Amino acid sequence: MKTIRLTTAQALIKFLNQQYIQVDGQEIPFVEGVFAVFGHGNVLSIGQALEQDPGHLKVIQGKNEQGMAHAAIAFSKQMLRRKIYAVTASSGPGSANLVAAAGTALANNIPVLLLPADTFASRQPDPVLQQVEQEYSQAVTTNDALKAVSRYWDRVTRPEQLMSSLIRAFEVMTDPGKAGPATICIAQDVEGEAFDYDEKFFEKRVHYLDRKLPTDRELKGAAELIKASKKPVIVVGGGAKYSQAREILMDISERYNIPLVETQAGKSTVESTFKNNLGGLGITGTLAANKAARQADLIIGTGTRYTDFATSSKTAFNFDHAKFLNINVSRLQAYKLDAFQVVADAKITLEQLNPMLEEYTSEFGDVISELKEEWFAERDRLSKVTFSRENFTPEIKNHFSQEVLNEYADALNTEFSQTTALITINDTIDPESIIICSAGSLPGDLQRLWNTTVPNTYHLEYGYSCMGYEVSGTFGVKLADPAKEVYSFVGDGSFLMLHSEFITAIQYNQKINVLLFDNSGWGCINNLQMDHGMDSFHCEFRTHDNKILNIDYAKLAEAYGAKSYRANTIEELKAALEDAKKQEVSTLIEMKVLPKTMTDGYDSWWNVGVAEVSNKESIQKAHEFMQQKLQIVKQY
Ligand SMILES: Cc1ncc(C[n+]2csc(CCOP(=O)(O)OP(=O)(O)O)c2C)c(N)n1
Ligand SMILES: O=C1C[C@@H](O)[C@H](O)[C@@H](O)C1=O
Ligand SMILES: [Mg+2]
Repeated sequence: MKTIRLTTAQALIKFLNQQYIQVDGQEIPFVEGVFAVFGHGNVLSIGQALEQDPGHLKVIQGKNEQGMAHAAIAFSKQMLRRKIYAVTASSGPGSANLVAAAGTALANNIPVLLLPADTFASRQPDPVLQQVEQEYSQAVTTNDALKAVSRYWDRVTRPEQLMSSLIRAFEVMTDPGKAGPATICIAQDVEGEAFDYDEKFFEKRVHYLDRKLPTDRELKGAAELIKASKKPVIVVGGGAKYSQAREILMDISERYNIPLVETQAGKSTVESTFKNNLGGLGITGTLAANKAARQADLIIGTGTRYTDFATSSKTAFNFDHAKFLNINVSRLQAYKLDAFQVVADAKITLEQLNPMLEEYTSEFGDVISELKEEWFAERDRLSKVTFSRENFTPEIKNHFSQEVLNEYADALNTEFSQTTALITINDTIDPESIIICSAGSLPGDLQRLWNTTVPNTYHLEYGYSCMGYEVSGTFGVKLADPAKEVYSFVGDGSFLMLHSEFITAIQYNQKINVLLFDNSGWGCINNLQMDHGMDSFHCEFRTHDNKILNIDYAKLAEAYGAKSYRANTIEELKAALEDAKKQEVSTLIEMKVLPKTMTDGYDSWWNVGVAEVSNKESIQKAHEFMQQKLQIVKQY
């Protein structure tokens, strides 16, 4: 056996350089680079290894562990899970900062390699700086918190353990059915210890993303179900996007007159302009998609997890007569809603089903185009919302009095409505641009109103809906597709929570555009509480003496070195967008928008749990309403 003497960290970096992925005959390196926040836990080991010989790996200095991991996740998601960044963090708080990001990767099935340092295997200097000490066990460290949010988790306490640990991690990350975060925690002393590694370990490894084929039984069963249905609907989920099923989805939809409805992850697999694409499904869905889903007697779920947002908490469909056909590479997902299961790749399954449907045509007739037309008229109305100081009725009704709305208009010096701003952006920016979002009221507005004309230009993290992903994620998307303009759609709440990687983007000259919708508060949560009978309680951003907070975000962005704009009218916004496009530096456009001017629900319901007893009649009523809804939901 030929061996090579390396530290554990050097072996890790050498191995990462040799991982390749092969999809549809195309072979590419799987690991693009490493995001790093260095501390005492990793600088002298992984830092040293990268300094000595990074190979082809790019090294990017992050500003916050969660932020840089979000960027890595967004990179992988935009690359359709075919390339990753690794993320190295120092121990203790550095590891803890990774937890929210690991959850984001897990909920969205996105591969990312997390490498937090662990406490000393020798225990000689214990307790080391940042080591939490548990009375019941010395074996527990902050890194154990990552177990709950990792698809694969391991602790390396000897240099030779690294070999089996890495092989397992890459097996998990490159399996479409279970892709997610792989976390390898390496003891701080072990990272720098040397071992005589078998040279074979470092030979080029190719991970094959072969498309999983459906069985004859599955195909026959699926074809029979479709042919027996009158009004089938295809739910386009994230799995359909990763499988690149665009053409076959359009072909099947057109040939058999089957409407497409989209989840947040699936949106832009097929562009909105496709005639049978009815847009978003569920709580944040369009009236068109929700109406079609309710009429459907067969739901064909392609690569969907059926989250509560997609199913309107299991009220979106007529469960009394609708059947389900689930096409998914994950058995866990395929089993949902008592479906007929096809555990296989979406694209290949649809391609093989296509000729088996022969002369089939759904009974939707002209309904699809009628629904679409009706929705376009609604979208058009939302593009022209004009505020007035008297008798103004916002989209979210009966929450704020005219007096309070006027107070916002005065304090923020704006009359801009969120829907109008958003549609203006959609109509102005280059259709090739990629938009990124994850939390707040914007995901709902985007899923309903954003028209895509180019595939894979809509990037929503709505599995975890983690505030802070918006800006960091946009940086990751820019790394994945540097030639495109990328736009972060972010609320003031999310921006305040985390925008650390805005600075990293500026630092590395990776131009991103931040579109900041400032309504001075957690608007969607304020809507949620007031919709369910509460008063406005600690969701508006007000000072100790009840004044509306007015933050100059444009000035802040300027201080970071970005070009910034203030745009509170359609004309100002168009001008800012045009100018931002010409810039080489990152930009931020601050829009002050009025609260309650985001879109409302369209024929959907969200089970959020309401207090069973309360001293407010309005909450008692909300509880009663929830109880009525629970009579008609599917129970599981
Ligand atoms: C990390 C994290 N913490 C808390 C939440 C819960 N949450 C969801 S949206 C939201 C407020 C978002 O406010 P903002 O970004 O201003 O958007 P708006 O609703 O006002 O459009 C909160 C607190 C979350 N999604 N993520
Ligand atoms: O609690 C939430 C409410 C949703 O409206 C929002 O989009 C999401 O970010 C969230 O966490
Ligand atoms: Mg807000």
